[in-house]
Formats: sequence, C-alpha cells, structure tokens
Amino acid sequence: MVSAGAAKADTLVTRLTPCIVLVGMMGAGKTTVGRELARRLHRRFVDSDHEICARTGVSVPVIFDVEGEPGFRRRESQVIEDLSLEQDLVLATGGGVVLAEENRKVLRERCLVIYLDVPPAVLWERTRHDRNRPLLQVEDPRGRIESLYHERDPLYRAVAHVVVPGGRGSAKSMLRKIEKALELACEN
Ligand SMILES: Nc1ncnc2c1ncn2[C@@H]1O[C@H](COP(=O)(O)OP(=O)(O)OP(=O)(O)O)[C@@H](O)[C@H]1O
Ligand SMILES: O=C(O)C1=C[C@@H](O)[C@@H](O)[C@H](O)C1
Ligand SMILES: [Mg+2]
Repeated sequence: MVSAGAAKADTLVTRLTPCIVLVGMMGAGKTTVGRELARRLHRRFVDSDHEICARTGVSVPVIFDVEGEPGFRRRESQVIEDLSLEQDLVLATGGGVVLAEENRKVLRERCLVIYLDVPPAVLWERTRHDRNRPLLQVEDPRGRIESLYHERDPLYRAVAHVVVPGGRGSAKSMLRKIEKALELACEN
C-alpha cells in the first residue's frame, strides 16, 4: 500500500526527474533511507558503493588498500557517469562523491539531488563501530568526521536541488521529510 505522501511524490517526481540521488556524509542514511524511498516510489534502488563492489568483486576497504583513494574515486566517477542517466532509479551515493567536480556537474545537470544534512555528532554515533569506512580508520575518527563535514557541506549544498535537515530522528521520519521536500520541489 502506497501512502498518500508517497503517491503524490511518485506522480510528481516521475513527471519531472529521471534519477533521484541522495548525497551526504558517511552515516547520513543515504543507503538506509534510499532503499526505502525507492520501494515507496516503485523505483529501482542502486547504491554506488555496492555497485563498485559488484563490479570489482571486492569490498571498499580492499579497493582503498590496493588502489588508494584515487583508484576508488575513478571507479566511483565511472559508476556515476553510467547510472545518472538511468530512468526510474533512486541512487544512494558514497559520502565523497561530491569531491570531483565532474561528478557534481553530472549529478546537478542530470538528476534530482537531495542532500541529507546530518550533524557530525549524530554521524559519529552511527559510524563509530563500523570498520567498513577507510577514511575513519584514523587516530581521531570523531575529529575526522567533523572536519570532513565542514569541508564537504558547501559541496553537498552546491550540488543539491533539495536540502533535507536530519538529526536524531528515525529513518522513517527522514523519509517523510524527503517525500514532503519532493512534493514542494515539484510544486515550485
Ligand atoms: N535516521 C536514522 N536513524 C537512526 N539510524 C540510522 C538512520 N539512518 C541510518 N541509520 C543507521 O546509521 C548507519 C549508517 O547509515 P547508512 O549506511 O544508511 O549511511 P550512508 O549515508 O549510506 O553512509 P556511507 O556514505 O558510509 O555509505 C546504519 O547503521 C543505519 O542503520
Ligand atoms: O565519505 C567518503 O569519502 C566515503 C564514504 C563511503 O560511502 C565510501 O564511498 C567510502 O568509504 C568513502
Ligand atoms: Mg551508503
């Protein structure tokens, strides 16, 4: 059963947008919320980190180990180039997708981009026990999140058509905010 909010957003975004893209920091909930958003909008869901792993057959930390961050970023840009043109897709991106200007350009021009803006303290709570994020395997991961957030926040804002502020609310409440923002974006 599709809720009234999801049905309304579905009609409007289907008319206006090819690919709905979620951007934001590690732990913002792009994968968690994106999967549910896709289900509610009857769209296919792809996570760019998962797509890179499917193409290479190894995990994100292994790619960082073998090819370094530049190798991972090249693979990420290729996935963005390929998927951003697809119809009926919700695409959850990796936290660093906005670092490359070419990615920002492609996403901004081809897609409807939603920034999930979650404060560093909450990001830290969600990622502190996860070993799958190579950039956080440092002495002060909490400080790293803080500095990455401040470096990247302007880039997320530059690429986004819609900013959805998040906090300690549930994934469900984030989803409701996104659906509301999609309705508003499509009315204007
Ligand atoms: N709104 C939320 N409330 C509470 N926990 C959440 C929320 N959204 C996501 N989480 C949890 O936070 C963790 C990180 O979420 P998720 O993997 O979706 O983030 P991400 O934005 O995809 O991060 P990355 O850029 O590293 O892929 C997961 O354990 C998820 O269950
Ligand atoms: O924020 C980042 O730079 C990253 C986030 C993850 O989604 C992965 O793409 C990878 O761990 C790098
Ligand atoms: Mg993710």
